[in-house]
Amino acid sequence: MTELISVRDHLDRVLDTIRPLGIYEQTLLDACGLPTAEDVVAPMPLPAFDNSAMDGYAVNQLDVVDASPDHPIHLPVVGELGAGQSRILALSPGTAVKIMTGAPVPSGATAVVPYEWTDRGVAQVQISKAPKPGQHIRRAGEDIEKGDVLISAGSVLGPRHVGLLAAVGRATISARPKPRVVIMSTGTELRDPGTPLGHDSIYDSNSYMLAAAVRAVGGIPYRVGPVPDERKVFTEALRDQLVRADLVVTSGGVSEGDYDVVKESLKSVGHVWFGGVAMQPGKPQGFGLIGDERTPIFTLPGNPVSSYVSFQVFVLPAIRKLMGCRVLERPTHTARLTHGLSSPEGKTQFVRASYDSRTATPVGGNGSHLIGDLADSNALIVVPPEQTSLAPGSSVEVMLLDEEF
Ligand SMILES: Nc1nc2c(c(=O)[nH]1)N[C@H]1C(S)=C(S)[C@@H](COP(=O)(O)OP(=O)(O)OC[C@H]3O[C@@H](n4cnc5c(N)ncnc54)[C@H](O)[C@@H]3O)O[C@H]1N2
Ligand code: MOO
Repeated sequence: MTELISVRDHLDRVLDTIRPLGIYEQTLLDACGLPTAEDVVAPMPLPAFDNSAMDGYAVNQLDVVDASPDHPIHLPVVGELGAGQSRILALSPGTAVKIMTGAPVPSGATAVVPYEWTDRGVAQVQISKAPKPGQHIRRAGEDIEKGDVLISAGSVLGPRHVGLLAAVGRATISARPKPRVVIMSTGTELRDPGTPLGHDSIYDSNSYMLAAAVRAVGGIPYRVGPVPDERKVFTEALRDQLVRADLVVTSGGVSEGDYDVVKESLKSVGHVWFGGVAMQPGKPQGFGLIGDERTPIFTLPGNPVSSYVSFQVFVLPAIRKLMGCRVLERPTHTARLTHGLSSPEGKTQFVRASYDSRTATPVGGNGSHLIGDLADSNALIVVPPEQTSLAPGSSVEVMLLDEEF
């Protein structure tokens, strides 16, 4: 029997081989969800200028310091400023200027009196409450100062970062593109959902599941319909797909079966390692580089749970490396096991589980075909190779499958 390679060694080999994609300028919306490839420095302060936080009157605060309901103060209104208007640059003492939220505060104005504290007068305003010095003025640079580092290279851009970048006038940002991942299921028994099923065929669930998983981690999936176990058809389909692939993921055809064409076919296309990884599920694996562009390819086992677990353990870190993420592997968290479990010696076992409030409950059996149980799980308990049994209440490490990181 050939020796199994450890999960760590296989993953290290994968990550040593994968190179991040090239960097280019992208529009903010295209870059959302991607790590930035630059430190973003504020080119301007925010707010850019002192402006009003309220609709009301800009005043010199000293002119109205004694205002009260019993002793209101009256000031002439000498003008009006809406947002986007700066035609009044200075306020003379003893006067007021009507000002709207966001409008630039004229020099000499040291507070804004909201409409609610006034009679809303047009030519003259009656003020019955005194603002504190500076009240309702949003100061230039109080949020962001010019030169502040807004986002450091490697941080993943989310909607709030996109908002900040737009606020300081950035239209584009340098980032690596979303990796394009071609997903190919192999198996003569496979049919596309929505088409009739023979008594000996099954629906292709892997390509949909893997494509959805690619999308969930920020890649662009290109799902190829099921490819039969015929060497020529598989090789041609793969060649056709290579033009649009930063990464290829196949499922099926990598174990010992008489019709396992993936292994056989890839020998002529590039350099792909095939072998066993000491894990369950997901033992039969393949990884290498194919075609003129030396495109990385994963050949995942066909059993649906094996395929999915292999994606989480190997493909996801590879996609994140292509994207230029800082953290590549899905983090694990410590949880308390609600039920005991046993595990094969010498293999890392990934046990489907339901995780809630730091407790993990194994879900269903070990069979790699049990996709119903997989769908009921939101975590994988990672049992190391040397651990063969775990008692209820044990502390375990779990990957949370829907966690963003
Ligand atoms: N003699 C041996 N047989 C098997 C071994 C072994 O070591 N020696 N390993 C087993 C393990 S472990 C796994 S995992 C599977 C992997 O097999 P393949 O990658 O060659 O996959 P297939 O044989 O093509 O399919 C396995 C199973 O999964 C179903 N399948 C395949 N593709 C899909 C899909 N896209 N959607 C849904 N289901 C799919 C397929 O119908 C089979 O039932 O090999 C074991 N055998
Ligand atoms: O390794 Mo297979 O992936 O157990 O079912």
